[in-house]
Amino acid sequence: MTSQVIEMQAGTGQQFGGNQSSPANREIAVSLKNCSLSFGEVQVLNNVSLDIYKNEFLSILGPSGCGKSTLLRLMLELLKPSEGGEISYSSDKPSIGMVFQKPVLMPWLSAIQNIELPLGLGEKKKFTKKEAREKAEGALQLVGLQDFKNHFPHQLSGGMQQRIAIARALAADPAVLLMDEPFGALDEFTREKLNFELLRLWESPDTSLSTVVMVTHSIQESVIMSDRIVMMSPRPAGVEAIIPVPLPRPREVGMEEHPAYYQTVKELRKRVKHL
Ligand SMILES: Nc1ncnc2c1ncn2[C@@H]1O[C@H](COP(=O)(O)OP(=O)(O)OP(=O)(O)O)[C@@H](O)[C@H]1O
Repeated sequence: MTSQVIEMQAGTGQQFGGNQSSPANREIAVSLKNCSLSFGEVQVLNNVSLDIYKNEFLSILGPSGCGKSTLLRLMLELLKPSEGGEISYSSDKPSIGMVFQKPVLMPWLSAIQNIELPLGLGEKKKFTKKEAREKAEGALQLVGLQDFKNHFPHQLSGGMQQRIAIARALAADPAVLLMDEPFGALDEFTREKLNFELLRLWESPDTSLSTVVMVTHSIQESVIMSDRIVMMSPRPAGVEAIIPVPLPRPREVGMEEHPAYYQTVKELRKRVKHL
């Protein structure tokens, strides 16, 4: 299936979402051009081209198994596109953080040790022990878990564990945060709370975070959080459509009442039906 990219924003006069001042002066953070990828005989991605901007919150929606996680792994350079495909980054190559659906914490390490762990890894250690501790403490504070720093994962709720995973990613000061269904395993109440917490962190001047790319299965979550939503087609996946979310920021509880929310959800539902 050849996917046709529909940038609804172009020519519609719709208000551009959230953090951008105007579409014309957006700076690219990550750019994928003609990226295809196969695992053996199975083609997963088909000619994906996508520009992701600085100061943007972008969500990726698509059918199960279409290749959304694979797309994130390409951006993280864990995978390479097949010949002809290209991934480029802003000139000041952004540091990229990653949060997975499951928090993947080391059970024998405390909350703060889990956050410090990746900061001390790698051949070129970026941080001294003291710096790593300071960074980890700062990140714990950002997610409001400073009082739980010596707790072990089994002593924390699912939502708290995921906040530790987010703190772990933020501790390395990423400019771009890739999130693979980060709230998918949480109950509705915790999920909504963490949605708004993440938006607060993204908007906060206390983090270096500029761009968030979030894979989600929830249409509602994608609309309440994003500036744009990328709808992927079934495998081999291409970009089916890019839908802007003309909701004002800051996003708040109760914005589901906004006509733009309702319209965008309706548009996405219609598109999902036709995939
Ligand atoms: N390392 C791998 N080796 C072989 N096949 C793989 C590998 N990783 C992913 N796949 C296959 O690629 C396809 C896309 O997987 P991917 O996890 O990217 O999809 P997804 O859209 O994120 O799925 P879901 O929404 O269910 O999480 C699937 O058919 C999967 O089986």
